[in-house]
Amino acid sequence: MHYLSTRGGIAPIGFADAVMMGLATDGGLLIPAEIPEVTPDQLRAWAGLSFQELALEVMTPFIGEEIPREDLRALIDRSYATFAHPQVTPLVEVGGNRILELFHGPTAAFKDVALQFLGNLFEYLLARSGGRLNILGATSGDTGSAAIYGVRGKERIQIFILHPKGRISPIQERQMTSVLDENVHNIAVRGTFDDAQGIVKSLFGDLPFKSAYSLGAVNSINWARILAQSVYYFHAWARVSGGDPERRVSFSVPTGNFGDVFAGYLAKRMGLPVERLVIATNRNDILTRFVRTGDYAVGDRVYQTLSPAMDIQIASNFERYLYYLLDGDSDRVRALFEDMRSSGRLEVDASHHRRVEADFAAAAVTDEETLEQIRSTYSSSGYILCPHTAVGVHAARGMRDVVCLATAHPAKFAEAVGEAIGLEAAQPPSLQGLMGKECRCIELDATAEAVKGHLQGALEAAV
Ligand SMILES: Cc1ncc(COP(=O)(O)O)c(C=O)c1O
Ligand SMILES: N[C@@H](CCOP(=O)(O)O)C(=O)O
Repeated sequence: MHYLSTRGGIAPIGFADAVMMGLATDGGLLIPAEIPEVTPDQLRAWAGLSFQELALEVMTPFIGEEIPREDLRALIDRSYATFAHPQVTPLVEVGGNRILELFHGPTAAFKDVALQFLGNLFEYLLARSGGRLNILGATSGDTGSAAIYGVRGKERIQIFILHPKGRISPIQERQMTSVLDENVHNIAVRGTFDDAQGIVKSLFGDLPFKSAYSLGAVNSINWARILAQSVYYFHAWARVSGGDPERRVSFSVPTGNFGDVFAGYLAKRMGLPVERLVIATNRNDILTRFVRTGDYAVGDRVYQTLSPAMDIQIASNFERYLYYLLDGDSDRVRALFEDMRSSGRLEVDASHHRRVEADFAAAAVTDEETLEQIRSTYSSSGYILCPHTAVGVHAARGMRDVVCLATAHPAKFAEAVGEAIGLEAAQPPSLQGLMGKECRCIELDATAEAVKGHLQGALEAAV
């Protein structure tokens, strides 16, 4: 399989190079040259597979011969051995809703599903090439800890994670800053997640710097993230349908950076019988407005909400969707992102907008509705939703045959849960005792220059 850029500016590269490149060197996002198709017979056969076996089948066509099958199997097995549930991503029934629990990994959020795998994949590829990697990532709370956990202590890798100071939950912050391994560097930037992500993209766009310092990506700009996340859509569909290819299932996806719902879109394009993908946003509703109007317009500010990991305006993976929506017309994608850069908005025409409406439903959920959803689910079933999951469950009200993605453990968001139901969710062992631990984190202005200077200093000191 070869990989191309959404903006058409790179020669085709293989899977390993795509994983290492992260963001395409022309500023676009990497996508596979073609999307492999799954047949109804495969869907039937895959329905009996474990999560790990399914991951092997779903990922193989995207990787081809670049990683021998037995090596890939070992990578997958090692990555999911740290999950606390034998099914990895179990599907549970809660008061008439189907909840796909994606938070049984070591940092209690869905990011673990891809990032434990990506950490091991980086290690494997670097051991083979003899290279080194300096990861630069941005987080609104969950990617950071999952990525840090995935690479902590690994030889050949340093990781620098930017988080928006004061805009993530106290537990999320501690999950990152209490990791004291020498290869882990936490940076609180004085700004929003969008600022942090903008800095990451701008430093990846500084090609001499990227190449001199071997920068790599853990955010969902990295294709391996999308690929690994698409596996749980297949897994959940199989649990609901029993492998019947005629049975269509919808998914409600709490959405911020558009990576998770894009992984569902990929699964659908591969042939998974998906009825609707629901984009569930909080007050930061740029994606909901896009689905409703065809106009992708950045608002005047990023609102702080009770679902802070989704406090995002500029959704990275939106560019991948746009590429497919425009049938692979990379000139048009590039032109639209030029519009975006100059005016803060881009628009698709009426016929493309109709296709968007066919691909997605969307709803923006307020903090009041989020609290009400946590409350009502708890009072009807005793089950505690995290605020992000509550956004997804609320957005899916009244829908049939829908799976709601539970993206984080409720104990990560004690404040919102406490406000809703007056008690805290019991912490899984991975979150216990964090608040008393020693921490390490530096603070910087939210500028590319400040972060670049810090990285240069830290990496030169490490040589
Ligand atoms: C708990 C949680 N839910 C939902 C999201 C949104 O997912 P995505 O950014 O892939 O749209 C995030 C952050 O990404 C998150 O951390
Ligand atoms: N909510 C995310 C934001 C980054 O998203 P990613 O999927 O692109 O890594 C987070 O928790 O950091």
